[in-house]
Amino acid sequence: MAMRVEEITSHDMTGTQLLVELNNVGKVYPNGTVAVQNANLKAGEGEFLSFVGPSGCGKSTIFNMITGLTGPTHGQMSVLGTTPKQARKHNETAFVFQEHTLLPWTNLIENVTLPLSLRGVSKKQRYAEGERVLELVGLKDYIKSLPRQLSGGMKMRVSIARALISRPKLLLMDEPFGALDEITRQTLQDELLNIWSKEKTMTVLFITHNVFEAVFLSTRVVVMTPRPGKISDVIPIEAPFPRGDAFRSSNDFGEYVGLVSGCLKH
Ligand SMILES: Nc1ncnc2c1ncn2[C@@H]1O[C@H](COP(=O)(O)OP(=O)(O)OP(=O)(O)O)[C@@H](O)[C@H]1O
Repeated sequence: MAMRVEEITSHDMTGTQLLVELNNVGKVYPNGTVAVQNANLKAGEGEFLSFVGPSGCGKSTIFNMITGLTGPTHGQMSVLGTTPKQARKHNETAFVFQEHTLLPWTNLIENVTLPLSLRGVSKKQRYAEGERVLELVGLKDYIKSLPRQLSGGMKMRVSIARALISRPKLLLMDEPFGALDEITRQTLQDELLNIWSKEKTMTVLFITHNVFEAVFLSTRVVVMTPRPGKISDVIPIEAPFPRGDAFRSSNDFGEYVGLVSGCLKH
């Protein structure tokens, strides 16, 4: 397999719906910190993009701009054909953090359907959707359980289920598996790819410090430089899906990990 690093601005999106576009995007915080500089990126429908880079290089800042939580100070951004804020208002983007942020006093079905309760959706419809997403993450038998009765990996699955409840077109995940042990982490990687393949058109943007994880999950890996963060390389991972342990132990996998690690160092 020929491995390559892509020209960042030239990714061919012909025939795919463009979901996220960053044109020379920059972010300078009010205290003068230049967090992101001249970031250019296009993400299409159904892609899985992982972002890797040293701590403080602006990965979370890029995600916060894509979700409209903070605005860019330079350049233009478009998310689902509109502004990031509008896309969030239409419930087309969803976010999963490393911390599970579940309500401790209420059960799983209430936790995952919270976004629908806030929108006034009927209980019957909420529960039908809640069961759908809990089944997707393999927790249908735990509907009435409380978060404290679950392991760390299970809590993360609940967070993913809650993010999926609104059927988002764009799912952003900021180091979701960083606090998990290696075996649980690999299981959740497998499950996430399963969910992503079922949802078909959902695009996932994923931050990780783990190069192995980035290569395993992604259609492309986005490499960032130390602060001020720039997108230095984009590496297509051209291994077929579904992926599993055979890919993890393949020569191609090792070569991709080497390629991404090399880009991180230069
Ligand atoms: N609200 C803020 N005000 C000022 N500076 C900020 C703010 N948020 C982040 N920064 C700074 O911007 C830079 C980029 O931060 P960001 O959290 O985006 O990086 P990151 O790549 O996600 O880091 P990590 O991998 O450690 O999570 C850092 O130097 C950080 O200290």
